[in-house]
Amino acid sequence: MKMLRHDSTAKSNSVSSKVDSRTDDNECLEKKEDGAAVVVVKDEEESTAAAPTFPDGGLRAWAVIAAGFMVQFTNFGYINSFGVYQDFYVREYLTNFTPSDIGWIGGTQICLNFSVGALTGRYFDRGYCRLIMLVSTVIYAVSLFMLSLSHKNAYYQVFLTNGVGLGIASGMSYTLTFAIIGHYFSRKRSLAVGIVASGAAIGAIVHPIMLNRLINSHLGFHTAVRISAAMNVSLLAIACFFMVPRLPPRQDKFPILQWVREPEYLFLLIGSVFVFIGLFFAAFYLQLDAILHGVDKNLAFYSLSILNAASFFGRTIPTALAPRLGVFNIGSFFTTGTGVIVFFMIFMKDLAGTIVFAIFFGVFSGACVSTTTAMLANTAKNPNETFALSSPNTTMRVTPRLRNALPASSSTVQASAALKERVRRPALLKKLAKAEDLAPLFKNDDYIGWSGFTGVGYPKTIPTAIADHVESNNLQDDPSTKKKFNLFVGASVGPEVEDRWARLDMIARRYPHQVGKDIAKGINAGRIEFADKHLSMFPQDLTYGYYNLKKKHGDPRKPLDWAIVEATAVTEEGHIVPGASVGATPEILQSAEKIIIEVNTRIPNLEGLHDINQSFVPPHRQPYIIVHPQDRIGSTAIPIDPDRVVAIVESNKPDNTGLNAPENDESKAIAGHLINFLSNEVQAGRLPRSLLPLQSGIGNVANSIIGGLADGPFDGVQVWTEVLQDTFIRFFDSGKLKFATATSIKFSPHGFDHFYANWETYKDRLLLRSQQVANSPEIIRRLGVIAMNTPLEVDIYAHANSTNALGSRMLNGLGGSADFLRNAKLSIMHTPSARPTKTDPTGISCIVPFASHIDQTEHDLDIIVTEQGLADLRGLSPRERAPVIIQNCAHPDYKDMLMEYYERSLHECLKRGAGHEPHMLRNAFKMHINLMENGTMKVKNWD
Ligand SMILES: CC(=O)SCCNC(=O)CCNC(=O)[C@H](O)C(C)(C)COP(=O)(O)OP(=O)(O)OC[C@H]1O[C@@H](n2cnc3c(N)ncnc32)[C@H](O)[C@@H]1OP(=O)(O)O
Repeated sequence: MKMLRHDSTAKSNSVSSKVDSRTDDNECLEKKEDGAAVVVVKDEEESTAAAPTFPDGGLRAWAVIAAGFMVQFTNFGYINSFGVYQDFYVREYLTNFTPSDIGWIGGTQICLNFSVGALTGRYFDRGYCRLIMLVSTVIYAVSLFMLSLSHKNAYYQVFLTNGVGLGIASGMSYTLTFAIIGHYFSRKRSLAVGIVASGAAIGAIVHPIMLNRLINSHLGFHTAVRISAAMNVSLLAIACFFMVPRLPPRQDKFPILQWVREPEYLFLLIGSVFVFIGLFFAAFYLQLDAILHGVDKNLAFYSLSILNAASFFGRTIPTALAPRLGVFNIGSFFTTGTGVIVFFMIFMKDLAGTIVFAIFFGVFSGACVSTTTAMLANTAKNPNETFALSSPNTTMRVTPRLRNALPASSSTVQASAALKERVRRPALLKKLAKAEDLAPLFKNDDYIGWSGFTGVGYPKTIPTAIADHVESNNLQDDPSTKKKFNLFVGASVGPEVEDRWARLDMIARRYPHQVGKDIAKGINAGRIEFADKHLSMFPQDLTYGYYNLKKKHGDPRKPLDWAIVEATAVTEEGHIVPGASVGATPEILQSAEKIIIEVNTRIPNLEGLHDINQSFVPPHRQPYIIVHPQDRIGSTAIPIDPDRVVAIVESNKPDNTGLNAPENDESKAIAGHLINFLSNEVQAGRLPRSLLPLQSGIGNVANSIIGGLADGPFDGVQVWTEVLQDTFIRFFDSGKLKFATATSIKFSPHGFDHFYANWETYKDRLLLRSQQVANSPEIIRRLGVIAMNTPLEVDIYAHANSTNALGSRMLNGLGGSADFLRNAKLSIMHTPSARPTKTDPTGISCIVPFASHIDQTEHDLDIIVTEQGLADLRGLSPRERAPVIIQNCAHPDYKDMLMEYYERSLHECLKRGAGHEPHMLRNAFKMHINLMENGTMKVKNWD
């Protein structure tokens, strides 16, 4: 495949052709100490071995999860039971010491549990998993057995064993249990993490009951500790056996300085430290406090288990609500709430008070644990810094920022040689990720913008991965996991993504144009909120914030949460070179909080093909100074803020354009009438010999007209349109098309092959612009465009319906038809005179008494043309128009019927002195009703 690349200078079209090869995939990207990306050629075997695929199940993978569960049960679960020890030490074992002295034991233990992981996580990455597990188990065993040998009031013995020893041992293995999941699971990662994390929750319920029962039985403290040590060490030994990493070791950097330079992350981190300092106070002192207040010991022993069980709900429910209510709102509420509730411990004086406090504190503190980590994750600029710990069924539904310890999948994603060539800003290559790892990041109700226009230049890999994620995890079956997104695209995209999202009921709202059976079905069935908007206005309305008025989450200044855009290259500045469409991509990028770029290395680098200008909102809007179709006013790439790019994904999927609707006799006849009309206009001196810039809509009639012009009498023709279809190639090849500009090239696959193969002959005669410019009323009017589009039906006074069959079934949407028809010098609508139904080959008349929905008004249209003939409406009054339209354009099966309608309407209305645009309202939709009831518009009479 040829690589097409223009100079980035405007108007310069120097092309460097280069064979785009994927054979050097055995090169991989490594990061230098200074952060620059360098290419290292690895041998094929090594490169294949490094390519990560995830088993996502199987005996070995689930054994790892079982091992992780056991580790969490014995370490964090056990630490959460320290309140039992605190109570026993204060009242019986360390009686020479204050409760505060004893509190240091638990405090040290928990501090080490969380902090040691920062170190062991790095060594895990370097391949020392089993060694760390082994050492951790030995330290755990020594510490707990030594505790069982400690003496009463020997504070240092208890501190070293229960505080330091157990803390280090737990901390060493805590992080590994999560990190190792990334070696085995991708799609089911959230489930796996949830299972592992639930080990801690269950441990926190089981251990307090067990310890209390044993310590306070005839066995006493030392034997109780030995029994719990025997159980825990056995579980850890089994876990050691199964905790085997799968992926090769990595030597990642630990960019802590970079993180502390991010103020939002830094402040949140500092805040989180304070949260965690206060969080375990109640858990440590609850049991002791209850007993000191006279609560029956046998009941008080359950207080900690109640707290931990309540914490389970606190960890799951608030984080499940976070996508709707906002993680920061929820986080602030529960953090503040925990702080307030802890003061109520002062009033805890009996059993009822203890239980109520345990439940409230459990729920609120559990929510604190999960939302704090989720909030940290939300500050991640790069999803590689996050790791989903989400499961609807288990203890945690968070995405903590475990930056160092977790195998960030991107670092194992290798950039192909083609990608390295396309992405010329090396820093962005560090954000290389896999689509399936990004998929879980998209939350219900997210506002998402895609690049693309008429099935070209849209993102393919990530939308597919999101659909795969939703489908394979059965997310749509359960209202609590269901994902529906608000989707904004310049126009339509390929059915394999848009129709699939619609089939999976993943689209809540869609603007402003679509094409596809399933999405239309969703709209017409009431599942999808769709609003049709002039394509020139959609991007500006997006930047005005009109579409996010109901959005309650995320950055209020950004209408979209995400922009997912396809690029064929990224420049040194990080600017995006689109594919074969521009559409609303500049405004979508401008409007999004987070950007993901799909760099398509299969499609040639189309740098130089585009003329991109940024959008300014009033009162800063500027005129588009374009007086010829070939005028350039912008740059060759879309500027973006590289800091908002959260990931880059390599894609090699083609645009799914399918075949263009073929020309047929009917469309050729329409084209013939139009060419005659245009020739007459030239002869009459109302048009130059080269005509004026042409706009041509979608569908076979439009395609056919352009094909007809290729064989027609006009030379040096220019085109100012939205979409170029296949027959434009013929028009170019005929030598009669001088220059064409559009917002999208929608050739068939065969058409694209021909186009790219002959790029040299086309490149100086073509330009792609944003839809805001391509459809700009200002430019269309200035250039005197000749606009030609297809309606569903036109009425006898020249109101046209482009969108809603029988007044209510949405087809594709208005598209840009009205942008052009309202402002063109010549506004032409072309349609077959009749369409078939199941029972009648001419069952639908496209000329009707009254259009059942109106998109283009009588004030816009100049010419109506069908295969029957052409109606020139310029300068005609409504009463003059009706007979011309009926006689020249209606199908013979309907001519008399329509004339009778018109004449009877005229008669009736003139009689009442209301005859400007005559109608019999009782009969205005009789043909439509007959179609619904009898499958044909042929009515028997007008009585
Ligand atoms: C991206 C852009 O905007 S490019 C700029 C131009 N854009 C536009 O003009 C957008 C609006 N126009 C369009 O979408 C198309 O031109 C259309 C849909 C109006 C016509 O396209 P065609 O390919 O000629 O339509 P087609 O013959 O396939 O008919 C579409 C459906 O509508 C039905 N239909 C067509 N006319 C009528 C009618 N008058 N009454 C009832 N149903 C009708 C057809 O039976 C068919 O039904 P089906 O989907 O169940 O088979």
